[in-house]
Amino acid sequence: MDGQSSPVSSSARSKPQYFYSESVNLDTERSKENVTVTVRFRPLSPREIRQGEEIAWYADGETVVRNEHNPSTAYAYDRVFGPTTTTRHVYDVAAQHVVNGAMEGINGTIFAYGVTSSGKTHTMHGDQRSPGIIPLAVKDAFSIIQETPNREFLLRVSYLEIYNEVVNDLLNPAGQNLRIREDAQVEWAVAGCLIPLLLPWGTFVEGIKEEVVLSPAHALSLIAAGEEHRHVGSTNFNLLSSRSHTIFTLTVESSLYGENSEGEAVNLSQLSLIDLAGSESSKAETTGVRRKEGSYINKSLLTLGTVRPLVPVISKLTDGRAAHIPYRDSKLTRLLQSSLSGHGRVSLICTVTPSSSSSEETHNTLKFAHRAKHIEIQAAQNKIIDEKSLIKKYQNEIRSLKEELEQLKRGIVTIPRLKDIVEDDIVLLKQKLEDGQVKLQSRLEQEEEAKAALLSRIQRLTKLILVSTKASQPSRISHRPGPRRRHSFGEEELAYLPYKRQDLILDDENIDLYVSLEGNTESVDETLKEEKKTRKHGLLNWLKLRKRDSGSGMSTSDKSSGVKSNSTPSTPQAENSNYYAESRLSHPSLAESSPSADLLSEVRQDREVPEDNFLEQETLNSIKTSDQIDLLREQQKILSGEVALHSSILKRLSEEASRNPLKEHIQLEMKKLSDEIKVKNEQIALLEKQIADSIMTSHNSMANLEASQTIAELTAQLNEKSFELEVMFLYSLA
Ligand SMILES: Nc1ncnc2c1ncn2[C@@H]1O[C@H](COP(=O)(O)OP(=O)(O)OP(=O)(O)O)[C@@H](O)[C@H]1O
Repeated sequence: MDGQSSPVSSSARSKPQYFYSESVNLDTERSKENVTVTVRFRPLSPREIRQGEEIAWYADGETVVRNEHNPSTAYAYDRVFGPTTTTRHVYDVAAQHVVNGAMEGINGTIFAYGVTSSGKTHTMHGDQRSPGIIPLAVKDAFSIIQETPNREFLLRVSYLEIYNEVVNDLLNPAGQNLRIREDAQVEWAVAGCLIPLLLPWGTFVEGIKEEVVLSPAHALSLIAAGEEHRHVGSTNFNLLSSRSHTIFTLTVESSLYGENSEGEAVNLSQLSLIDLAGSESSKAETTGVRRKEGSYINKSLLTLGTVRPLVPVISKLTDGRAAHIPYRDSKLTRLLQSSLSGHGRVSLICTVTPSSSSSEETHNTLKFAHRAKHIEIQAAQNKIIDEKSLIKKYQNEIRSLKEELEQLKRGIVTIPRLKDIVEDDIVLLKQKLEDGQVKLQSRLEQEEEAKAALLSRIQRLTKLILVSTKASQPSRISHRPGPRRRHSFGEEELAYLPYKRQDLILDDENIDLYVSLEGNTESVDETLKEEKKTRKHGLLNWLKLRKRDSGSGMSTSDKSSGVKSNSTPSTPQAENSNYYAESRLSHPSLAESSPSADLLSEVRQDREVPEDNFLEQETLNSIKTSDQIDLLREQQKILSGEVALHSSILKRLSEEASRNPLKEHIQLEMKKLSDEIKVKNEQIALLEKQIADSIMTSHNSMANLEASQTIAELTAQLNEKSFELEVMFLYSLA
C-alpha cells in the first residue's frame, strides 16, 4: 500500500484495495493519534440536476469513497458521510472529541476543506435549520462546563479572516492587516512533575481582539457580527462564496474549582475552527478580482498540499525525511503551524460534491485528504502556571478585592458608636458631635461608595468565570461519560445564525431545533423578577412609612394605629427590625420585658419619688431614638447594596448596548435601572439626613434624661430632708 502514489487498481468492488484503511478509534485516549479525516458529500444542487449532471463520486459504506466510472479507484477515511447525513451527526463523529479535548486543555483544530460550493460554510457555520460545527461546538463547550462541576472556566473568542494574504480582525473592523508573530511557547509536560518545554513554533496574531464570552448566545452574536465584515462574493458556482479563510478561535482556560485551587496549574488550550475559502477551479473564473482572489486562495491551499505536490506542507509533514516544512509560504499555514506540527487534535472535514462536472477537483480533494491522514499528532494537555492565564489573574483579583471589602466593612463597623461614647463628658461630646458629624457622614458616604464599587467589580469578574450550576452538589455528580449531550438551541441563539442560505434543503435536518427547551429558565426568571418587585415595593412602602413616622414624631397614637399593618416589609431583615421597633414601643408587655424597661422599674422601686411620667417618657424616647438610628442604618445598608447591584447590571448592559446599539429593549432596561438608582440614591440621602437628625435628637434626649435624673435626685433629697425636719420638729414638740 503506497499512500503517496496513484490509486491501486482493484478489479472487483467486493474486494477493494484502499490507500488508507486504518481507522482511528475516536473514543480512546492515545498518546499518538492521526489527524481525523472525514469526507462529507453534499447533495446535487438543483442547478446541477437541471443541467443533467451525473454522479461521479459516491460514498460506498461508512468509510469509502468510490469513483462511479472507475470503481477500482477508491479511498478510505475515518468516516464518509453521504449527502443525507446531518451536520449534527458529522459533529458527533468528527468534532466532538476535538471539542472535548480542548475543554481538557488539549489544543484542537477543525477545518473544512473543499472546492467552491462543496459545502464548507454549510458544514462549519450552517444556518438556523442546520447549525454548523462552530455553533454546535460553542454550545457543547458550555454544556461541558455545566457537566464539569469540579472546575471553573474562562472562555474567550477571536475571529479573523485571511483575505488576499492579509489578516483582518473580524471582531474589530479597525484591526486590518495584522501581523503574525512567532514566539517561543512554554509548554508544561506532565511526567510526575511539571517540566517546562520550550517550543519554537508558537504563532500568534499581534493585536487581535479577544472577547470573554459568557453564554452560547454571546459567542454566536460575536460570530454573527464578525460575519458582517467577512469578504464574500458570488462565483459562477456559489452565490455566497467565501473569498477568505476564517479562523474562529475559542481559548479555554480552566482550573480546579474550590478552596484548594490556589497554586494549581491552569489548563490552557485553543480550539480553532476554520472555514477555508473554496479552492478554485482553473476554468471557473474569468473576472480580474476573482482571478486575483483565486490566485491568493490557491496559494495558501497549494501550500497546504492540493496541487503543488513538491512543496506542500502536508506532503512534507507526512514524509519522515523532510527537514524543512514550508509553513512560512502562506499566512494560513503559518497560523496552522502549531496544530499541523502535531501538538493537539486535528480534524479535517473534506467537503465534496458528487457531480461529474467537478470530478477532477473532487479527486484532488480526496487525494489531499488521504495525505493528511498520515500526519501524526501527539495530543497533550497544556498546563501553565499563572503568568499567561487570565483565569488566575481574575481569581487572584477577586480574592484580593474580597479581602479589601472585608477590611472596609470592618473599618465601618469599628467606627466608634455614639452609644459607646455617651459616657464621655457631655459638653465634650456635644462639641465632638458637631465637629465630627459632617466628617463622619462624608466618610460613611465614601466608604459605602468604595464598598459598592468593590462589590460591583467582584460581581463583574465573578460573572466572567463560568462554573457549573451543579457545583453546589458535587457528590451526586458522576464523572463517567454520560449519555451524549444534545445541542438544543434556544430562540435567542438561533437568532444569530443565518436563515437557510440557498436552495439545497434537507427537510429532516434539525427540525427539533425550533423547540425551545428553555421554558424553565423563563419561569425561574419570572419568579426572581416577581421577588425583586415585591422587595422593591416593600422597601419603598417601608420608607414612605418611616417618613410619615418621623414627620409625626412617632406619637403614641401612631404606634397603636393601623398604619403598621398596611406596610409590606421589604426584606426579612427589615421586617424583623421594623416589627421589633414598632411593637417594642407600642405594647406595654414587651416594653416591660426589655432590659431598658427593667432598668426603668428598678429606678422606680429604689427611689421613692412620686410617680413621674416625665422620666419614663425621656427614657422611652432615648431607647426609641437609638433603635431608630440602628434601623435607619440597616435600611441605608440595604439600599446601598441594591444600588451597587443595579450599577453593576447597568455597566454590563451598557457594554452590551455598545455592541448592539440597535437593541431598544437594552436601552429601555438601562433607563429603568438608572431611574431606580436615582430614586435609591435620593432615598439614601434622605436616610442620611434622618440619621443625622436622630443623632441630634438622641443627644438632646440624653441631656434631658440627665437633667431629669438630677431633678429626681434633688427631689428625693428634698423629701428626705423635709422628712428629717418633720421628725426633728415632732421631737422638739415632745
Ligand atoms: N450537506 C449539504 N446539504 C444540503 N445543502 C448543502 C450541503 N452542503 C452544501 N449545501 C448547499 O450548497 C451551497 C454551497 O455551499 P457552501 O456555501 O457551504 O459552499 P462552500 O464550500 O462554502 O463554498 P465557497 O468556498 O464558495 O464559500 C449552499 O446553498 C449550501 O446550503
